[in-house]
Amino acid sequence: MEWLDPLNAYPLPADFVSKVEAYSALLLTYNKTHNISGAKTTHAVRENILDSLYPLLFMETWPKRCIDIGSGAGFPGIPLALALPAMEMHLFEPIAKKSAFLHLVKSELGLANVVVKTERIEATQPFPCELICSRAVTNTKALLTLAKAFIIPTTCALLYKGSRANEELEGFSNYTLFERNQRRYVLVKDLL
Ligand SMILES: C[S@@+](CC[C@H](N)C(=O)[O-])C[C@H]1O[C@@H](n2cnc3c(N)ncnc32)[C@H](O)[C@@H]1O
Repeated sequence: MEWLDPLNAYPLPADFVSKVEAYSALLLTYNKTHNISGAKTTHAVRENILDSLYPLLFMETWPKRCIDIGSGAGFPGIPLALALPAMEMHLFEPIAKKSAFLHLVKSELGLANVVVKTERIEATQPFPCELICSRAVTNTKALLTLAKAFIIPTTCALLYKGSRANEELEGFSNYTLFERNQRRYVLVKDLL
C-alpha cells in the first residue's frame, strides 16, 4: 500500500491495511447518500487518514484510553483505533447521521476498542481520561473548557491544528508543536 509509505517507520498491526481500506470504502459509499464528510474521493479520504495517523511518528507513548471530541466521520479516532488496538477509543459525535456511520464502522470492522457516543462532550457523563484528541472542532482553550471534567493531572491533549496554532496556545505553558507534511499537531500537557 504505497499511500501508507509515510508510516513505514511505525509497526502497524497485521490487519491494519485491510481494515483501513474497508473503512475508506465504507466512508466513500456512505458519504454519497448522507454527506457526512468533505472527503469525497479516495485521495481525500487517504489524506485524512494519514493526517490522523502522523502523530504515531512522534508520540512517545499512548495511554489505555483516549477520547476524540467531534469525531465526525471518524478522524482522527477511527484510524488511531485501527493502529492502536490496545487503546480504548471513545468517539464523541452529536450529529446522528455521523454517529450512525461510526456505529456502522465499529460493527462492520469488529472494532472492540471503539465506543461511540452520540453526545456533545460537555453534556456527557465524564470519566478520567489521559489523552484528549480533536481535529477541526474548535480552538484549544474552548475545547479544553468543554472537556474540563475529563481532565486529570496526567491528561494530555493531542490537537490537530492549522496555521494559527501558535496564537491559540498563548497562555499554555507546556506544549510541543510538531509539523509533518505541512500539517501541525500540538501536544499540550499540564492541563490542570
Ligand atoms: C468540522 S467537523 C470535524 C470532524 C472530524 N474531526 C474531522 O476532522 O473530519 C466538527 C465536528 O465536531 C462536532 N462537534 C461540535 N461541537 C461538539 C461538541 N461540543 N462535542 C462533540 N462534538 C462536537 C460536530 O458535530 C462536527 O461533526
